[in-house]
Amino acid sequence: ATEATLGGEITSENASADQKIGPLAMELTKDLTEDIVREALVWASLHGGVVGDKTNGKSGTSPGVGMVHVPLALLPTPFPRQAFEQALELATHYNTLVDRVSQDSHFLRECLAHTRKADSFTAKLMNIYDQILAEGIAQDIQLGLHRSDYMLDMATGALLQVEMNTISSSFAGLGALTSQLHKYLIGRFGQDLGLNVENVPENSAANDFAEGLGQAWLEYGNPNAAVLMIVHAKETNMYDQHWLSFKLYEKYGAKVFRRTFAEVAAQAKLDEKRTLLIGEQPIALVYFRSGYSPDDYVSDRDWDVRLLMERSTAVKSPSISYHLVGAKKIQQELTKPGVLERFLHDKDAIAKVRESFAGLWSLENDGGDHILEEAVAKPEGFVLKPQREGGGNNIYGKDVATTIKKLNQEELAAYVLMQRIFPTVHDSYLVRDGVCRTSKIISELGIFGTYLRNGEKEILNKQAGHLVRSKVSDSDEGGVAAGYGVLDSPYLT
Ligand SMILES: Nc1ncnc2c1ncn2[C@@H]1O[C@H](COP(=O)(O)OP(=O)(O)O)[C@@H](O)[C@H]1O
Ligand SMILES: N[C@H](CCC(=O)N[C@@H](CS)C(=O)NCCC(=O)O)C(=O)O
Ligand SMILES: [Mg+2]
Repeated sequence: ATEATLGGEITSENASADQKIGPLAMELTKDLTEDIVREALVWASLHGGVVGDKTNGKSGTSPGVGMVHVPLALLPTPFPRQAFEQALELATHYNTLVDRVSQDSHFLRECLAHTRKADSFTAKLMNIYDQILAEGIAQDIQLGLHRSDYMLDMATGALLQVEMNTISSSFAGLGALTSQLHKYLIGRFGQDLGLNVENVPENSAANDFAEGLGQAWLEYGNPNAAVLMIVHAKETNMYDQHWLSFKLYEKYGAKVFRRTFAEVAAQAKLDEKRTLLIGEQPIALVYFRSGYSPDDYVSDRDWDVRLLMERSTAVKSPSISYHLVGAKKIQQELTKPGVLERFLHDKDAIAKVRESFAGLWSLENDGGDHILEEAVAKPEGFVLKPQREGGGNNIYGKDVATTIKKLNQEELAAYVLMQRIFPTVHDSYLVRDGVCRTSKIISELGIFGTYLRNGEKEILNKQAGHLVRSKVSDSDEGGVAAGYGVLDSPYLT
């Protein structure tokens, strides 16, 4: 985003008495804005609303060194109550859908057959999947810690799913904190702002993700076993992860070991019962906060250790099958007529899930719907997506047309074409590195879901809190970590 779109800094010159903070349409003076920003930053610092400060070389490795407050929207962003409740209601249906699809190897192989030929990352994941199925999975406890992301399409008012994350779903920790922060600010400045605290919904995401981890650890049944969190060597978002580890220990007494793929490769082995051992420490549960991007696998050694962990009796969150279900190709295949009916049986649930689908198309054998021609003619109405997670990978605008024209038939199998969603633009104040700027933003609502099943026994299937990420409205790709997005919360209207 250019400086211009981030709006000017609030200074004595440019702020005027009738400065409107658009989103909640109330009057804000410069003095009041400064008071709110100060309280926000103090509260965030006192309550662990922090991320690594990239200007400090040690921030990604040493806890307690080089922290800065989490990039924030100063106040919550308006969101229609009906759409919010619709998103909440979808959570258990999407949890069930992921679990059912994960058990249908025929469907997964059929959908990813061409993609694995065109995309080496998908191919490597599928190779692990094939080996695990051939050998017989060692652990039938499945833990899903998902986040289903939505945007509200301004033109139609439709709540449309952007994607389903089944691996490394971030910000359960910091998202819950942002709701608490906004409630604090409205409680303190409510009168001046003309806002009500109860319009900012309670947010249980951190507690609910800790519950999912804790229940899976209990279900594994060995109190001496630990939880292994797979992390990046340098991690800007480590405190979001630590929130979960701390709550897990506080509520269940389970200890978390943080290791990179390289460290696991050096320290891990399986005993004769395929128990995963880190040194002599048995592991009950592997929780991935890395491994979702090809960049996370520096060499085949990392792929070997992914397979080793997958073969073990430790619960994996996600298992390789849950990981595959989160592929954008699967998201696109699920929108085909009659496919949902293979996995969900409740007519109402099917209708509600189908209603949340944005337009999604395969690029292969143009199914006669001439969608490729339309995408080349009107590229700004589409997003072209490779099979990648972690942000920064999508193709927008004219590049959609040029890419479609450049790729051959097989290469096109590595992408999906998606309807571009245009949410309402709101005015907001974004606070980053202590500086508050007015900005025009669009927001994305994430609903967390926790799902735990042991064989035939379904133990947890919950809507597990929420997250709002807002970004400057003219930036294609958001991403808090990427430096465009901020953490926000919904103000139900
Ligand atoms: N259909 C879409 N319409 C508008 N923006 C989109 C759409 N799909 C993705 N985006 C934007 O791109 C970002 C990343 O896309 P996403 O599918 O979530 O990929 P990733 O798995 O890398 O997060 C989203 O957070 C959103 O800001
Ligand atoms: N640093 C890693 C980041 C892990 C990660 O990128 N997760 C994806 C889903 S795969 C995601 O949830 N993206 C939304 C966060 C954003 O907007 O920046 C972590 O926190 O463990
Ligand atoms: Mg995403």
